[in-house]
Amino acid sequence: MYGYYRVAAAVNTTTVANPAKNAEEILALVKESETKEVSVVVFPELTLTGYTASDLFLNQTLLTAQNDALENILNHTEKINTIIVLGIALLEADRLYNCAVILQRGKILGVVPKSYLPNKKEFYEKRQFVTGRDIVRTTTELLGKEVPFGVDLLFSDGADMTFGVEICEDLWAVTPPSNHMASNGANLLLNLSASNELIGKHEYREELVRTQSARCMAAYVYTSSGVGESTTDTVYGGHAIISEYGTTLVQNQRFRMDSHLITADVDLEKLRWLRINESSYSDGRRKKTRTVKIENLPKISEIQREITPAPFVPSVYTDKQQRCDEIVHIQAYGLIKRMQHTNIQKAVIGISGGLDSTLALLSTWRAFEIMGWDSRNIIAVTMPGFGTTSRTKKNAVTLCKALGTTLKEVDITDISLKEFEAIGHDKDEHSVTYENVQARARTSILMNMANKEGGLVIGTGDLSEIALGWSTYNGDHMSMYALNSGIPKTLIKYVIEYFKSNEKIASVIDDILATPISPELLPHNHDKITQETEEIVGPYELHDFFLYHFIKYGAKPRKIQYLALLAFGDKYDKVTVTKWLKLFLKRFFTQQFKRSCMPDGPKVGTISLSPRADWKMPSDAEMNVWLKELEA
Ligand SMILES: Nc1ncnc2c1ncn2[C@@H]1O[C@H](COP(=O)(O)OP(=O)(O)OC[C@H]2O[C@@H]([n+]3cccc(C(=O)O)c3)[C@H](O)[C@@H]2O)[C@@H](O)[C@H]1O
Ligand SMILES: Nc1ncnc2c1ncn2[C@@H]1O[C@H](COP(=O)(O)OP(=O)(O)OP(=O)(O)O)[C@@H](O)[C@H]1O
Ligand SMILES: NC(=O)CC[C@H](N)C(=O)O
Repeated sequence: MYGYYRVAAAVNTTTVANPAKNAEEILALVKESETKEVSVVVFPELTLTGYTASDLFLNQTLLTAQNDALENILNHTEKINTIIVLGIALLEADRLYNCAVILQRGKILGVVPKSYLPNKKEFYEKRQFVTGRDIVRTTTELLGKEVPFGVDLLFSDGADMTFGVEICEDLWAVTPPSNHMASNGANLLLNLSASNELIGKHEYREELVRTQSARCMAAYVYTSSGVGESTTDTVYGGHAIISEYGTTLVQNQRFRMDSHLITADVDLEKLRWLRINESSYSDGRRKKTRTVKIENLPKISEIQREITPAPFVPSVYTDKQQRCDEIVHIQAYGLIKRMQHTNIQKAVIGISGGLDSTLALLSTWRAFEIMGWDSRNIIAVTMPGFGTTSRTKKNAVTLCKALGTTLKEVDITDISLKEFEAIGHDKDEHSVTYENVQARARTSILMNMANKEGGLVIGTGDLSEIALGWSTYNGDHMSMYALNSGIPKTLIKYVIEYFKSNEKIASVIDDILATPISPELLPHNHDKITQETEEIVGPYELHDFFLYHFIKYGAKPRKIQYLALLAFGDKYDKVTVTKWLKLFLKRFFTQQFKRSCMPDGPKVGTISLSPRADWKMPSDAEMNVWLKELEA
């Protein structure tokens, strides 16, 4: 569904050297997987025999019992679409291989041998097994059938899923086989493991899985032998982990005595589109692989994954102080460099009492603080007009004073009235001309004041406004350095809040955060804001959500719509989400001309709309295919 697949890591209770009993546990977990709409379920290394069977692998009886158990599993899974990945010992050309066997609907789809056999300390696999890297045959005979065999096998459903399999130590190698599997298109990597517990080893293991999923731009399903595998000098804990592109989605509690599964819905479509954007992925060396076609994969009826409604805002587990310091430092040092380079000592900012100019001022102030520059060289200009309310003006003034900036006031009412007269515009016609005259008047004042003072005009527009084109062309759209251009509105709020640690400005910040977002370009009503941005363009939290999925993952509008409904729960219904998503798309396409000539500004997160680097889009592109897709 929308490129999501449910995958499972299974930990079965193991009885070493009793394949029939192990098969019973496996079958129970396979049935559970099928009920849970799992596409692929992965079991630990040498699942049927147990990993620690040791020299018993060199005895024919164990292998015969293993193959009987495998046959039993095939007979009981003829109607099961879930792909089952098990560990078996395979006898091929009088050598023994430690393998993964891939099964579906009672058939063997392929066999993948282990490449790197650990032969150190508590591991002595080379005593029984040989590496699969040297095989020359491309098939093997198993249960009387000729089946694909090799480390070069990938398995694909022809849609979004392509998987490759490696076995335990393979992941610990300098160059894991999953590297080339990923380079060849595998976006789901599976690992059957038998990894014993030593103090702290589970943390290293998780890190290995997580970073491999990041390096390979893939989902990684890892599972290791459970407690029942423990024998002689080693203890196993049954660690299962599912990661996706550098994030651990789920891991189990280790040392459980029962057979159990963990599942996660992985977005394999997203991973494919991320790769398209990554030149080092495109340049990755490819090796020859063979692809086994998979059919009839189970489909999930509903995605069971937490979708964050605020993808730009760090999670509650993130250290807010640290994250905000980082954001503000990126802004501040970008500005410092520009001021040093231009040998300009002053910054000029229009302060409205709204969110954006507040953050621009605070980050400029931080830059001056870092450099030990005098904050009086920040020229803060308040420019009341027809819509300015006493609340926003008072907040602007309070903030500027508390920060020790030089505060100037220029009323734009007369200038705007003169401009209306000059262009023949009726002052009572509150059209876009009425609004833009004011916005351009303010920019003109700021630019001219910067010339007079020898300063740089700091732009305040944020990433969400840039995405929507919610600014006046050559008005607030223009500046000498656009300090907030890399920060979306939902994150602007978060960063402003962190400045509350400065007691002098804590209460004014509270009121700025509580003020409705408004350009205050239309006349106020008895000192009340009449123009609320989010009533006109829609909620910024929705637009930021749309922007994130649209730009970062190249997601289709239908998928964005679905994910938004999941993320926001009951807050917005389908009609509302669709209305604002359509508006987002329309504005995003039609407003590219504003982005094409936007000023320099620091890139803060992975998403930026700078036309010089991150987002090159024609200003004249049609949007119909995107809109139609949503209507279909
Ligand atoms: N593809 C294209 N290539 C080149 N030029 C194009 C164009 N499409 C329109 N244009 C031209 O540009 C004009 C439209 O752009 P523009 O003049 O900016 O005007 P427009 O985008 O229509 O208006 C600005 C909007 O931004 C809002 N605003 C302004 C300032 C601050 C904030 C805020 O909340 O922060 C919001 C304001 O309320 C208003 O609705 C058209 O009239 C046309 O002349
Ligand atoms: N009354 C004002 N005095 C001084 N500058 C203003 C005033 N109104 C707008 N500006 C300038 O124009 C920019 C855009 O105006 P706008 O009101 O849309 O943004 P904002 O108030 O900073 O933040 P938000 O968009 O969140 O309301 C402001 O950031 C500010 O630099
Ligand atoms: N089974 C294996 O390949 C075990 C080796 C691996 N390095 C581990 O200890 O987890």
